[in-house]
Amino acid sequence: MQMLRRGITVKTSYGVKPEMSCVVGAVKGKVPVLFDGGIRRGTDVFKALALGAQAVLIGRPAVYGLAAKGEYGVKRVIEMLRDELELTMALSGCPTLNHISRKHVRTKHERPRAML
Ligand SMILES: Cc1cc2nc3c(=O)[nH]c(=O)nc-3n(C[C@H](O)[C@H](O)[C@H](O)COP(=O)(O)O)c2cc1C
Repeated sequence: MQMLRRGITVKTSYGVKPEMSCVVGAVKGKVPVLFDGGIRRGTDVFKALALGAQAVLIGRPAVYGLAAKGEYGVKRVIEMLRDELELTMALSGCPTLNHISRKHVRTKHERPRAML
């Protein structure tokens, strides 16, 4: 976790973690919380936003796009993430980003036993 002058970055190396909602709960909306690390798909963006992040940061996917196709590759990576996020929102009944909420994600412990 990095404390910035105007916000907090929750940084992991392996994807969205439910613990992020603890950080969001602790800051009580006083500063923005950004999620960084392991965002690879639009569903990862959706999960981070559902757990309370105001935004996500991407590192390696942009670098991979750059290495593969230069500027066009970086644009495509961002387009793919956006398309996947929009599809996930549509499938979850969220017409806007503001509709994404904590009720849209379940942690391992919140799963009904019948689904195990
Ligand atoms: C090429 C490159 C340079 C980076 N430089 C820094 C840096 O100077 N300081 C830093 O805190 N993190 C740096 N990072 C880490 C990213 O900010 C980010 O936390 C990390 O890449 C995890 O996100 P990812 O899983 O999307 O790659 C760098 C990452 C990459 C790929």
